[in-house]
Amino acid sequence: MSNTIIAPPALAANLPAPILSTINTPSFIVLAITALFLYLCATAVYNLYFSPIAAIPGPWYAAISDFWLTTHVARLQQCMTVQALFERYGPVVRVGPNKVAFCDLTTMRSVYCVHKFDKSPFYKALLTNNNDHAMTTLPHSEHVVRRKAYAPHYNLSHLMQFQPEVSDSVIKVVQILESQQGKASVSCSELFRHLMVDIISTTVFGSRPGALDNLAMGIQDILSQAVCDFPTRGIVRSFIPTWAWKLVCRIPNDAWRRICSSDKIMADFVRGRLDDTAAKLHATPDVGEKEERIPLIQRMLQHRVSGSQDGLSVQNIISECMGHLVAGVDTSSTTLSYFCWELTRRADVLKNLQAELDEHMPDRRVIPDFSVLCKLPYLNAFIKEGMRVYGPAPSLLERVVGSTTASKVDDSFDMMGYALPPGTVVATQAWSMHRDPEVFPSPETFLPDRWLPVEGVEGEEERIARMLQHLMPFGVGTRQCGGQNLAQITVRAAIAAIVSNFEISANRTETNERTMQIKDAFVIHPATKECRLVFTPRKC
Ligand code: HEM
Repeated sequence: MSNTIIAPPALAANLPAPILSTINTPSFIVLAITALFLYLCATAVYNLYFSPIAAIPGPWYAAISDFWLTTHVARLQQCMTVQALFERYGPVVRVGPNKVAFCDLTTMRSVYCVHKFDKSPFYKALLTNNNDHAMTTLPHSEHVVRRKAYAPHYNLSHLMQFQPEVSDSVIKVVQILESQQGKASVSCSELFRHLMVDIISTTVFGSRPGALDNLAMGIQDILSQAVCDFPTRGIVRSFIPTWAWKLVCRIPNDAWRRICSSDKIMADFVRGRLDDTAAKLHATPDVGEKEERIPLIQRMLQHRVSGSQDGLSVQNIISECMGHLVAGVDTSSTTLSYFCWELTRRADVLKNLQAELDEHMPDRRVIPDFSVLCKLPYLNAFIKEGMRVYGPAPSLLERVVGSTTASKVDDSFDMMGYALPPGTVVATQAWSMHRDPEVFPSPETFLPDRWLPVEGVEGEEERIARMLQHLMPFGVGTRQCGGQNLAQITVRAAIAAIVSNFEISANRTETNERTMQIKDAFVIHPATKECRLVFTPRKC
């Protein structure tokens, strides 16, 4: 078979005879590979020596391509890898051709609070129902509109109205644990996920879907499963082109099909709640005006964009509510799992918590009001330390340097003496801010007492204030966690109830330092994605 390229007649007529005869398939491939190689070399040389951010310290292999960092993302080790770079190169590190990570308080405030740079396209992997919600809306100006619609729902005074239901759900958890009588281990990941689905649904939709009841009866809870599957779907979806996605979803495997349909299962569930709420509002149009507590979905249906009579679209309401389920369930349940795990290793901390709660929670079945819980010094110290070490979203929070908010001299943003041009991706990560040894001595040690002022020692207030400035488990600035008040209420109530009622231990063959090793996929999880612990009822 001849290797000669057959050129179209018109083109062939114009090509000189020697060229036609010399271009054959093998030499064309060599030519293409050479061109590609030269292009890659030229790009690498440009990134290393001529890029506007070439002066920023960092490993050369991170500067020439995103490939190196991506391998660590795939290994679920990005946080630790970036931390290692800070330890080696200092507080500003180039982690990609166009990406700079920093670990510095002043810069953190400048990026997230003062300049309020837009989010990077990374967040698009978290779209729900193929649509934006507050977390995935990249431009700051568009985000403001979305945030206005949901933020009042999470005001502490409004959330306090939901305390009875939060307590009810937490007591259900206590009953489920009690039914085991400390004889068998319990999957914390599963238990707390169901707890969070019930609690978030109560405040978002106005009713509990019964996730914990299903779990207690051994019935698979479809909504909890869908919330659990959603992140896996998001990761896979972001690697597969849109045209191929429908085909990939047809792969005949039950678990796989369940993962693919997690987005639709959640969207259908929310759609059902939306229709119910709309019908209720239609039947009694003035409902809500006199009510003290309004479910988020109703608030969003009644919301009017400022300066107009326009409401939010059905699609936006569905995506927003789904976004809150996705943002709140995994984060809070992972937090509770790691908190309980830590208590299996620290009998001293468990004893301190129990002593404090025994005093303020005389009836172990009645959870004190949040206003009481948030005044318990040791419980609060424990939760702060837990959020420092096990904050469930400790990853790079990426922003893009904008051209309008840059310094007056030129268009670049001054980051600790380095000029970053518009378009540069900048980020810090809670993982590193929480492990600065100058702010948190012995950062790897779990030490609730570091949050308690030592009486008679000078400078204690400043020391604790400095730690608080560095503590950012919920992010920072205008894009920080919208549901953090709900998370704070829930985590306090759950820890208070569990610690008052149970001793916690681990069967080391199934749960140990290796299985609980932290993996980060934006939200962290244990290496085995499982945290089985034993809860033995306390003696009176
Ligand atoms: C321990 C529990 C939680 C932690 C540590 C946490 C942490 C975070 C973080 C780090 C962000 C992203 C900030 C950024 O991208 O810059 C975020 C965003 C968000 N979280 Fe949470 N979260 C928790 C629980 C919740 C809960 C319970 C809800 C609601 C039910 C919630 C709703 C949201 C929303 C709506 C956003 C997007 C905020 C916006 O851009 O307007 N989160 N959260």
